[in-house]
Amino acid sequence: MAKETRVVRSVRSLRRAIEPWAAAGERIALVPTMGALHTGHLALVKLARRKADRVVVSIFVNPTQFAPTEDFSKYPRTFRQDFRKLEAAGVDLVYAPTAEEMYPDGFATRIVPEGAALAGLEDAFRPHFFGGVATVVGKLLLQVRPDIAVFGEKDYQQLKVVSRLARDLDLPTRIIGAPTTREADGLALSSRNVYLSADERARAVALPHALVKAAESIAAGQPVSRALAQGRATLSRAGFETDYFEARDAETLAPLKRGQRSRVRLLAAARIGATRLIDNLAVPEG
Ligand SMILES: Nc1ncnc2c1ncn2[C@@H]1O[C@H](COP(=O)(O)OP(=O)(O)OP(=O)(O)O)[C@@H](O)[C@H]1O
Ligand SMILES: CC(C)(CO)[C@@H](O)C(=O)[O-]
Ligand code: BAL
Repeated sequence: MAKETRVVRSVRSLRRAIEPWAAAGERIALVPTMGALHTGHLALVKLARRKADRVVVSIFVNPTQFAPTEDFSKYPRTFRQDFRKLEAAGVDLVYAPTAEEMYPDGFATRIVPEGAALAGLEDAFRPHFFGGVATVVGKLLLQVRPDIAVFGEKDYQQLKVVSRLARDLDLPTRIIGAPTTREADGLALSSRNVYLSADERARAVALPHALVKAAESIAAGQPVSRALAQGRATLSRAGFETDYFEARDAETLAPLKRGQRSRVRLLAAARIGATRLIDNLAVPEG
């Protein structure tokens, strides 16, 4: 018989559901999400299932990582469909806390990440973002106390910030990165892709194309600055406003050292119409 997928909405019922698993020595995986689930999220779930006995998926559109000008209120909320997908994927528990459960009256403590969080990139354009992410992910990891937690490489800087957070706060959870799932034409799956009009969706493919082209040029020995300038020009021709299109050290996210050709990661964020997309790619090494 297929096992049941349960939904809990409070820390108390979460703990009650998880305790027997932990007591039986079962390995628990957490996949944090904001819902509006797509195949990219389900790939994270699949990876979690391979590595653990029990999989918990959290769904929480976290208000503290959105600036007042951003899309918190219009962010897609599709709980019914999400639940069905997670049930079909064999998830044990869906943790969908309310905002009051996560941030009760009097809530007054935040985790303030440094390191990768201060590397510019997303932080330069969304200065509120990593503080909100670190605080909510810290809470989720302490609430679920999973053995592993899976995050997507699509949000590469976020993956670095979360890995550092778990190490710095001595959390017993191993953070695992999962490769980016893409559409057939290369566009990274993202919940925000639903905002794109048909015309914008057709032009959005310029983002992965510009990254692939720049990565190939750098691997072939072209100066990094020229490859990046060509990438930005490609985006501009497709009608994107580029926030950043940069090459960084893949581990630390520090700017590249002079002549650095190994451990290079390209990271980009660009706006097409009202939609902001991010993506990144490793530069292949010879
Ligand atoms: N295409 C993808 N491939 C791999 N992981 C992904 C992909 N899209 C999202 N994820 C990961 O899923 C987790 C939850 O992300 P989230 O719910 O914000 O979805 P999203 O599609 O990134 O949404 P958004 O459009 O808000 O950025 C994060 O760890 C994120 O990196
Ligand atoms: C990690 C996360 C679930 C925290 O709200 C969110 O930033 C996301 O979905 O990537
Ligand atoms: N996928 C990261 C969450 C956000 O952009 O708000």
